[in-house]
Parts: sequence; C-alpha cells; structure tokens
Amino acid sequence: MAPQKNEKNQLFLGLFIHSIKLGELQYLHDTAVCVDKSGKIVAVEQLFDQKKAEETLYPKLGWKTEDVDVTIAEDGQFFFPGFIDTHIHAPQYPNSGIFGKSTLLDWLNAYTFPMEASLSSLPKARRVYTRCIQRTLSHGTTTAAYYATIHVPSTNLLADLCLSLGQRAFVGRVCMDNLGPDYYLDESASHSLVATRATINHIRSIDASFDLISPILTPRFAPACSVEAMTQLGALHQETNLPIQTHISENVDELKLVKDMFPDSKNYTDVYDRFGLLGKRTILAHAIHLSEEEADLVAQRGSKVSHCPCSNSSLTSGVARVRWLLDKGVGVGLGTDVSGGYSPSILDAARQAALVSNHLAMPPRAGDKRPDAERLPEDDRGRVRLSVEEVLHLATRGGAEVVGLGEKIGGFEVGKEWDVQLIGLGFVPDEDDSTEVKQIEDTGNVDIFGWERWEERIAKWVFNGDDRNVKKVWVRGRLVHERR
Ligand SMILES: O=c1[nH]c(=O)c2nc[nH]c2[nH]1
Ligand SMILES: [Zn+2]
Repeated sequence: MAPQKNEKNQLFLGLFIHSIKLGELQYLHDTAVCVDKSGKIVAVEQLFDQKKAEETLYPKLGWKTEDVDVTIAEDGQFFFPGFIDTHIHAPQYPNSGIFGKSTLLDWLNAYTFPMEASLSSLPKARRVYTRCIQRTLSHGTTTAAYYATIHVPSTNLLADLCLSLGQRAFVGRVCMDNLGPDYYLDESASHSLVATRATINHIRSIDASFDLISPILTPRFAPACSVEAMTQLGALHQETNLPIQTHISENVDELKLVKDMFPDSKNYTDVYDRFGLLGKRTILAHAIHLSEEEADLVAQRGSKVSHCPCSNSSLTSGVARVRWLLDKGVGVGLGTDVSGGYSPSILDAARQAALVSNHLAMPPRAGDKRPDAERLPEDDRGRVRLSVEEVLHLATRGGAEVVGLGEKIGGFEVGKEWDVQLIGLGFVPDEDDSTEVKQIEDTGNVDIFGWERWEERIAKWVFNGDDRNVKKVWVRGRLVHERR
C-alpha cells in the first residue's frame, strides 16, 4: 500500500474562500486553480472561463485538454480548505453523545476505557474506524490527529484505513501504563515503548515518508503515564522528531491528581517539559486551567493547543481562554475531541468556539468566583469574542500550523496540496417563491441565501451548516467524498 496517485491533472473554477490570517477571509471570485497529478496546486489565476484557462494556462503547464478533469463551483457554491481536526479519539466514536452528568475522571472509567478496550477486536475496530473516517470526511475533515487505543494491530488498522479511504492523518497508539483499569493498561513502560515503535514501523511500511499518514507519539495524559514511560517517550521524540499529542489541564480534579503524582514538578506544564515532551511539535488538548506562567512556557517552547469547546462544555471541564493564548503567541487549532465532544464536525467546533468565547465576554454575576471572567478587565470583554473569520482560521490554516503542516495545507497558494471541500449553500434567488419540499432536501438546512453579501452567507454557514452542505471533498487532489 502507498498513497494513491491521481490519473489526471485538474482544473477548478469558481469562487474560492480561504483564511489568509487570523480574522481575515479572502474571497477569490471567478478564479481558476490548477492541480497537478501529484495533488499540488500549480497555478492560481483570476479567470473564470474554461476556454481561457485551456488557452492560457494549459500551455504554460504543458497540459493537454484531454488530460484534465474540470470541476466548476455553481452559483451558491465555493471551494474552501478542508478542515483540520487537531484532536479526535477514533475508538470513542460509538460513544458520541453519551456522557450524562459525568466529568473527566469518572467519564473515563464509566464510558471511555470500556469502549477503547473493546477495540482489541479487529473486526470491531474495522467497523468503528471505517465509520469514523467516513463520517469525518463527510463533514469536510481532510486531516485528523487521531488517538487510537493501546492495541498495536487495531491502531495499525486505523492507519491502513486512513490511507485507503484517503484521509490525511496522524495516528497515535495510546501510551498508558498507569491509572487505567487492569483490563486496559500497557503492561509496563518498556512494553509501551516497544508497542509504540511497532506502530511507527508499520506506518513507515505503508507510507515511507509519512506523506499522508504520520505516526504521532501519544502519552494519554500525565496521570496515565509512569515516569519511566514519559522518560522513554521523551527520548524517542529526541531520536525521531516525531510529533507528540497529549492532554493538559482539562479538569480541576485532574490537576489535583497531577500535583499529587508529580510533587517535584512546578505545575502540569512543567511535568511534560521535564520529560522533553513540550516542544514545537507538541499538540496539547484543552489547556483550560493553565496559569500565566504555564501559558508563557507553552508559548516559549512553541507547543500548540487544540481547543475543544464541545468537549469542554459536555464534560463541564471549563472555558478555555483562546484569545489569551493567541495573544501570547500560542498556535491554536480546533478539535472535536470525539467523544468527550459529541460532534464529529469541525464546523460545529468552530461554531461552539465562537459561542464559548461569548461566555467569557459576559460579565460575571456578583460573587462569581471563577477566575477567567473576573480577571478580564471590562474593556477586554468584547475582545475575547472570536469572530466567524477567526474560528474559520482556527479550523483551517491555524489547525494546519498546529499539526505542523502549515507549509502544505490550509489555503489556496501555489505549492500547497489540494485538501479542499466544495461547499454548496442551496442558493435560492430572492424571486423564487417555490414551496416544494424537494428543494429543502436538496439544499440542506442552509437554504436562506440569495440576497445577502458573501460575508453574511459565510456567517450563516458557520451557524447553520452541516454535512449536507459538503458536496465534495478532496485530499491531495484525490476525491475522497462525494454527497449524492
Ligand atoms: O477529553 C479527554 N479524552 C480522553 O480520552 C482523555 N484521556 C485523558 N484525558 C482525556 N481527555
Ligand atoms: Zn481527548
């Protein structure tokens, strides 16, 4: 197995929308984008006409008309960079929506460990992982940073399935030799390392240069890893420079646990730092309760944060201060954190990131002791709110930086790879008074378009859109999802 090659060059015509920096979307109307057989963007020109593209662009690129597939965005449709899910647990997918009134530590024991343990079964792993990949692709996720389970064969299977279904992915065998139940625990630190190396070797055997699928070192979180395990993972990172993903500062009981278990460390962030696990390639999920000093250290080390608003609300973990992190220069992306988060959609995560930031902006009630709100000077309350343009940045270009692929994906520049979704918003012209039910089915739930500015349409998409609006999805130029 190896990443598939495309048989033809491709021409895409129409409207392209992407984030060019935090808070700024660029609208490229009447534009042509050429993508070569390797899936790379080789030309971006403002000229909508297919004939003109054939006459002016093809000769420059050495293309012949019969060797090119053409995709045109119709009225109400636009090309948008694929979403990047910087934090998702594939084996927890069947638990989506089941969390009751639990919080992190009891949720892990009640729901999560039993489900993850059951994925030692390869037939079950195949079913669950296939659905998880297909579902996230159908929501426009072209790259995912996956946690698998402690089992090597099913983790390797997740990597195989991502490759064959065409989703760009980071796949991590979960390291946990502590805290978990007897039935779901690495035997020892050294066993944990051997198993991690086995998955790295497997991924190298299916995608030698980690072009589409990359291994990622995955200490579950500090309380689940012994000192030996973290020492060895730090050394493995030093040796391989592979990316790292873990959780940090999600829940107040977790913080107490970390304090008790690592009395010599100054704080939670220092635990990872001591073991060499806090570097440029580290993705830290949640980061809700970090102190000023910890956030400064995260910024200094160049580590990144995966913001998971749906999970943070579902498990009542807290409200992450995204603006505060961004102001410190910390790179932030979005994560679904399935199944702490119940939704597989990064569009949903973007929407919830905006709403959760609004909560930070609301003045606290008298007597409210929560530090986040009280610390905020009144003048800053509006500034903590994340705009539509900002959350879409976190969902795409920001996420690409978080997973270390900022040079490769996240926007429409020559040299980037074609990881893209075609969004259809059910354009209904103002004068169309049709009440046919069929029309509603065809357009998804965003059928309220036709009169407003494009900026307003995008806001409507963020707050009302879903997978029905995702018409086609490509990764590296390969069509990996099409809505029929
Ligand atoms: O959101 C979370 N999901 C998990 O599976 C997990 N494990 C440790 N900490 C965690 N947090
Ligand atoms: Zn998680």
